[in-house]
Amino acid sequence: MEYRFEKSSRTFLAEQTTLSHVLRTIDEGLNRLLTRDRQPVSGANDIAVYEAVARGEQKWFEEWDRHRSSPYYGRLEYIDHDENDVMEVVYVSKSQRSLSFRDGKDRVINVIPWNAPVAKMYITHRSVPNIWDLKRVTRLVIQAATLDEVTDLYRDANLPDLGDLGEFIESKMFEKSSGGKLADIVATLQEEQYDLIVQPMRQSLVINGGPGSGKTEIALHRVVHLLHSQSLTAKQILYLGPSAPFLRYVSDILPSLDATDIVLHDLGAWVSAYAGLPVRPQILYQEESKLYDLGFVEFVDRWFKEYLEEVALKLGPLEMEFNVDRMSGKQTRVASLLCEDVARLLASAKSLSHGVQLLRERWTSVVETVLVGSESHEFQTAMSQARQRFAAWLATSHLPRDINDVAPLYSTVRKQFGLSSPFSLQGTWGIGDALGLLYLSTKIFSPKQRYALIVLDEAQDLPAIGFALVRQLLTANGSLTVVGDPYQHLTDFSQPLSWETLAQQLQARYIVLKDNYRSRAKVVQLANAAHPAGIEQRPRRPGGIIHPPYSLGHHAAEKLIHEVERLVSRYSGQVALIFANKIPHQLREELFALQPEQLKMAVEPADPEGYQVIISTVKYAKGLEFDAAILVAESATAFELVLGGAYQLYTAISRAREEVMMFGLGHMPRHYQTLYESVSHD
Ligand SMILES: Nc1ncnc2c1ncn2[C@@H]1O[C@H](COP(=O)(O)OP(=O)(O)OP(=O)(O)O)[C@@H](O)[C@H]1O
Repeated sequence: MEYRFEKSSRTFLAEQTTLSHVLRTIDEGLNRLLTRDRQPVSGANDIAVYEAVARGEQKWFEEWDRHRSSPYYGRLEYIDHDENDVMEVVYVSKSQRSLSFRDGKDRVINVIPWNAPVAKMYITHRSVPNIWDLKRVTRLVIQAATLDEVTDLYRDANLPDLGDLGEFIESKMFEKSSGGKLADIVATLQEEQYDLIVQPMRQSLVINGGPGSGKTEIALHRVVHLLHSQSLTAKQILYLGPSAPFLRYVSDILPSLDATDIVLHDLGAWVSAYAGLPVRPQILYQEESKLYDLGFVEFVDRWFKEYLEEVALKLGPLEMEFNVDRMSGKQTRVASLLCEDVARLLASAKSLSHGVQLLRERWTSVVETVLVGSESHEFQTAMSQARQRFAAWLATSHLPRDINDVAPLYSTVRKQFGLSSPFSLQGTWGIGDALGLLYLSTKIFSPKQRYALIVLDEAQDLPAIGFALVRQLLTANGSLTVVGDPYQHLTDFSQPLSWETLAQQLQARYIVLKDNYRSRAKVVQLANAAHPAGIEQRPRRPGGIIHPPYSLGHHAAEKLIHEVERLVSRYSGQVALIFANKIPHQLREELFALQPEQLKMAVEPADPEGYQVIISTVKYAKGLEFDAAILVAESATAFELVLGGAYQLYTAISRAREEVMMFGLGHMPRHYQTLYESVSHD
């Protein structure tokens, strides 16, 4: 139980005063950075201001100004054994910068970032033995720079009763006012989530979690934490998500937590831009599923090793004679790179182009040794001849110069692996093949850019070759955070990648998350029943509504619009109509013909925000959430136990926070019916 103070209580009034002190501190900080005539500083027009700007104060207070409407959300009271057992008070903020202010009694009080070690007590409600003895945890809701709520979440049993006005209330931690965009959750982070977010940079993570377990939230908060704690720049971070609408959906979180410059990439568009090729995200040929296996990566690695041996063989040894003038007279000396040297250097390199660089360096040093004692002008001429000779030798092997030259090599690898389907259709490559091509390219030419932190969100649809590529793109001490749910993969091959094996390959810690913070208990039960491997999630929100399935006949559009209107008026967030693979054209036309004027409805919009109703396929809805989901099986096989239908059904049900319905167009959805019956008999 939580204890909420009344607005007339002493505690509430005291916190109001504190807030005014904090706001004044921010305002004074900003004002100090204005010139005497209250203009923003420009150059050295005011020496005191100029110095403050130089110390970084301007940026500091400007960032605080962005948090002015809600400068903190929590308060901790604890005894600090590290500081002579004094009673400390700190306020916890979403800002990444701390702030000191003086309260009414002239005590210095700090506002600290949410990811500072002390702030963890706000989540755990536990003391840290021998260091911090926790006494009290308070939630403060501040909106538009006005205090709205003060609630004690924890009080040490030995604290005297405050005797202040207020009431005990039920905790409603995971409730939301409305849908539309994913928001930061720092104020309600759970310990398990927090611990993953603040893992040290060197610790790569593979997080396997069911729908609604907070994977995207963890991934984004980890970006913020590492960006600031490791002083990374936005350019050192690569975040890949499943689609452009998904990225829009999550895009508010980073700026709200002071990570403003980070660009989130949608995997398909990123691969397409990187490879310089149009790319299709879906699998067209059954065979392409082989690209998803770790076996393909191993095959490419073996193939590449043999390719390097072939290159070495083709190059052969390099020899050159030099006539060197010595005091003792002219001498003929031979510089040589032996076959074994060539093979060894190429095999030890990070890429073929790195190998060539090693060969060049070795050749230069061999020639320099041979030329020791020669006169300067003779040395220069000989070195230039040696360089030309090296270039001519290299040219005999016709090494690839750019990605276009890699494509025929990739085609050979693919054929040798046993794939005969075309890798491109009218110039558009399958994503598995585009990733394969890029992987091979990074083995031939080292990547142009490497990243210190790579985050893969909704990574279940990334082929194994994609993971291999991403590893190539990491800097030497780089870190990887992979999040996803192997059972939400939407490709129709039968077995998802083993994420445990994947974690071993990536030398990452493997974590399984079991809680669901999105959907109410009934919806979670239905999703558990639909889980293709029978894995059970723990619901964290009680209640929920699920309906039996219906078969829709002639008036399908009318019935659907009727349900949409009912759900829109019931919930404040969004409602989705989710089809398995295809939205039938005629039904779509009919839905829009019947669309009530005030209802904002769209089919797979680029930005889902701003619509009350989203009509989409499962693929589009991946990663998004809605208050209610109306599933529509467009054909007798849609959402059934064929061609990945079980995965689609599980993913679609899990989009709903509150309520789920299911309709079959002209048929009864059998699989859903079985699941519904199994859950409603429980
Ligand atoms: N600690 C938390 N406090 C409040 N809300 C939370 C918390 N953790 C997660 N949520 C909410 O639960 C929902 C699901 O979170 P998120 O989208 O990160 O899950 P996910 O594991 O990525 O789901 P999916 O696999 O379906 O994409 C979101 O609304 C998120 O804000």
